[in-house]
Amino acid sequence: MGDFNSSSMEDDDMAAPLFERQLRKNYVQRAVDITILLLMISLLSYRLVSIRSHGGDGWEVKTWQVAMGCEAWFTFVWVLVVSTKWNLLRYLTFPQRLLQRKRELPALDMFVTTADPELEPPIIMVNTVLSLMAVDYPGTAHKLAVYVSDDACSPLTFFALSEAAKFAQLWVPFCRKHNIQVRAPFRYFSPTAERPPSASGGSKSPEFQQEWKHIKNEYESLNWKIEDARKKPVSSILSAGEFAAFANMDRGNHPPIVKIIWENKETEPDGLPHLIYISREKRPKHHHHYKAGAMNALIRVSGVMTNAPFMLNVDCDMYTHNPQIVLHALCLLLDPRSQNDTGYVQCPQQFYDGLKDDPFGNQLVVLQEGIVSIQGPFYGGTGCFHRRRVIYGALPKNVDSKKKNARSMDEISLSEFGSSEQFLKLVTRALKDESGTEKDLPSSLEAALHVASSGYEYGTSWGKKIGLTYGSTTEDIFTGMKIQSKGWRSAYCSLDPPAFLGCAPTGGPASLNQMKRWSTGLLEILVSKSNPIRATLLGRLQFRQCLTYIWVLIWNIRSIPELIYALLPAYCIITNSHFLPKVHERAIMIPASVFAIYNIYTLLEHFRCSLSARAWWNYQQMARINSACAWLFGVLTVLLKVLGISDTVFEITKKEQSTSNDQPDADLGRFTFDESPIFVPGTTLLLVQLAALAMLMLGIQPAPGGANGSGLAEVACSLLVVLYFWPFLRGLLGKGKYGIPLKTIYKSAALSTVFVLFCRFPSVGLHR
Ligand SMILES: O=c1ccn([C@@H]2O[C@H](COP(=O)(O)OP(=O)(O)O[C@H]3O[C@H](CO)[C@@H](O)[C@H](O)[C@H]3O)[C@@H](O)[C@H]2O)c(=O)[nH]1
Ligand SMILES: [Mn+2]
Repeated sequence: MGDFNSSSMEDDDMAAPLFERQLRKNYVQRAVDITILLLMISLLSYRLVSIRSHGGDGWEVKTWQVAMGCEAWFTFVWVLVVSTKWNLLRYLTFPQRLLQRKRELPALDMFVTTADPELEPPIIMVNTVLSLMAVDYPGTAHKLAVYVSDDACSPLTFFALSEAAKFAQLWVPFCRKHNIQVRAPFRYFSPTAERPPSASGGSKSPEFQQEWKHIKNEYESLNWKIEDARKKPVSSILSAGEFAAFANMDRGNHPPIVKIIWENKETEPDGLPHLIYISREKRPKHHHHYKAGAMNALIRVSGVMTNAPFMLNVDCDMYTHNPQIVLHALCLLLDPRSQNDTGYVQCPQQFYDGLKDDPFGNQLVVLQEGIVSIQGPFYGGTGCFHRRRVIYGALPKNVDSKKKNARSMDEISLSEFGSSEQFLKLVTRALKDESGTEKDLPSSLEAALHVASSGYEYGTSWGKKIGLTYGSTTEDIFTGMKIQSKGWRSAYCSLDPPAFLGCAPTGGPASLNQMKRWSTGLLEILVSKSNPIRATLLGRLQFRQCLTYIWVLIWNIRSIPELIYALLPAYCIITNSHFLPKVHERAIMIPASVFAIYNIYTLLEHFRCSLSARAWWNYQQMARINSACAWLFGVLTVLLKVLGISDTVFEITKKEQSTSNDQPDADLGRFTFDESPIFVPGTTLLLVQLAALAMLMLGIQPAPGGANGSGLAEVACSLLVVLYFWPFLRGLLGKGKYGIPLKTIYKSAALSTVFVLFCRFPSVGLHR
């Protein structure tokens, strides 16, 4: 099998570079960021200086202090933001230059993870697989392999893949011949696409049209077969031989299954990539570590079967939208400058059929812009190319090995990889950056089953020093941080058309649950032994990269000051006190201008990413809703874990082929609710504001303590909170899934009554 190693490096050094880094000019942004920071510091100073004069009596001092505490936290977070966004970097890649070099392209193993055929319909996964099998890899497609990990051990998934492999025999040559751009058939044949779309070059020859129709029919029949198989008993969809492997299988308790669905036996350069199905062993007594565990099984199985030096991993819904992606990513990995520098290449997470103006604020366009520069982007779990030896724990060469502690953290012995001799041999090769195996696929099956067994990791360093790291539901960020703490950088590959497109959750429950899982996982990293602070002190994580990690890892802690800050205006109205300067005082200009500048600036940021003002507003709303609901629950979940009461779980997000057509258009982006307690904090917050505003209008506020009653500023803030939680206000009146369930409303009403009583009757609370 072909080898790729870095021997002819000298020729390369002379050649034109495969990529360029471009710093983007962002002086205006920096100036605005610093201005906001200075204003926030002045606000804190003002609070400190005026604490006595504004204090009135004891309790008012407390309000002032509480506000100051929250603002101090926001200022701290802002420092992290400024540092993160200080430099903005762009990468340009030149795949043509890569192809002009007369060297062979390296092998690549591509991983797809799926875990539930109900939440992740097999047809979506199949499309991802087909798009991967059809990527452009001129003359070298036999060095590609696609591995699918199925954590559900579902015969339906296996059946769907077997059928897809047959369809691929038509689909892949068709895409290559006509240079089709969209290589996931469900997108290519979608009702909104051009019909029949022209081949590139615009040819709509009768011959092409005929072929197009034929392939479309075949795809429809594939679709139908998979749909039909859903309704049938397992024994009728699989042949007797195949069925045996899946008969009476319990998804949480079964032996490993590895099946070669398609093998490119002739090693035809323009043949189809290998396609391999894996369902790793699961036993109740062994924790399976969710996606991280699945990935580690994939890494080992591919390690014995094909042992490619590079690996790509995608979620089952993330199809490749740009057939040139592998070439672009390899530019970033193969350039002589990156061999000992770039550990992985991450593509942005982008989504198909995004709803207009991003009503759930989860397309994350603006967020991803900023995190690229210092030591490189985070590993985002999908759309990421890894170097195998880096995942095996290798250090960049020439790394500063003076750090004593770092050295002990770095050392890995071969025995830590487990007990499979065949695998260990190949690990040694991979660590030397050599690739390939001596055996063909079928003869490596036995070893593959061995490394896919649930007990394999017992007593090894998998999940700790090797492979994806366990212990966080955001295993991706955790693993990327570990790689960077060895001194590796990462690179960002943002293409047009986008490299990968996936499915963003829609609706309130799915969006909030995803946010909750992310924020839980992030905080889990912070409280773990391998947190970024340690990685900076003992390892090689750069200081500013550490700040960037801390910024995201403490996301959900902000829910607490934010919640308190959002309660303050209501509290002040109810008690007729104040937490902001009076409107006639000059000092009001400080918070007012922070607010104005921040909002204008984020609005312009959205415009720069070609997003609408509406999208900006939706994002602001969702940021507040996420914070009050999802992040707050994230903090609680981690708290329960730290106290040893319950462990965190990875709840899978439901994937849809496209935004469903069964609801009327007007309701497409409308916020939805379910019975989950996650909606209680948001509803309570809203009810509290409404109660406060009602008391104001009815004129039943108490007399102010001193001359410092609540004023316009408090009322404006309270109204603002109501605007941010507008989707909840609609939810109070809405019906069905658009309405907040009565149970949630009762709970929230009870909580807000307690809050109002606490404010009004000081003896109940700490008041005076
Ligand atoms: O036990 C499990 C659970 C999940 N998955 C797979 O993990 C992927 C991501 O799950 P999803 O429900 O789509 O989560 P998202 O929040 O959309 O995923 C983002 O965030 C995750 C971390 O929280 C990362 O793992 C993902 O790569 C990243 O795309 C999917 O392919 C699943 O099939 C498994 O293989 N086994
Ligand atoms: Mn997903």
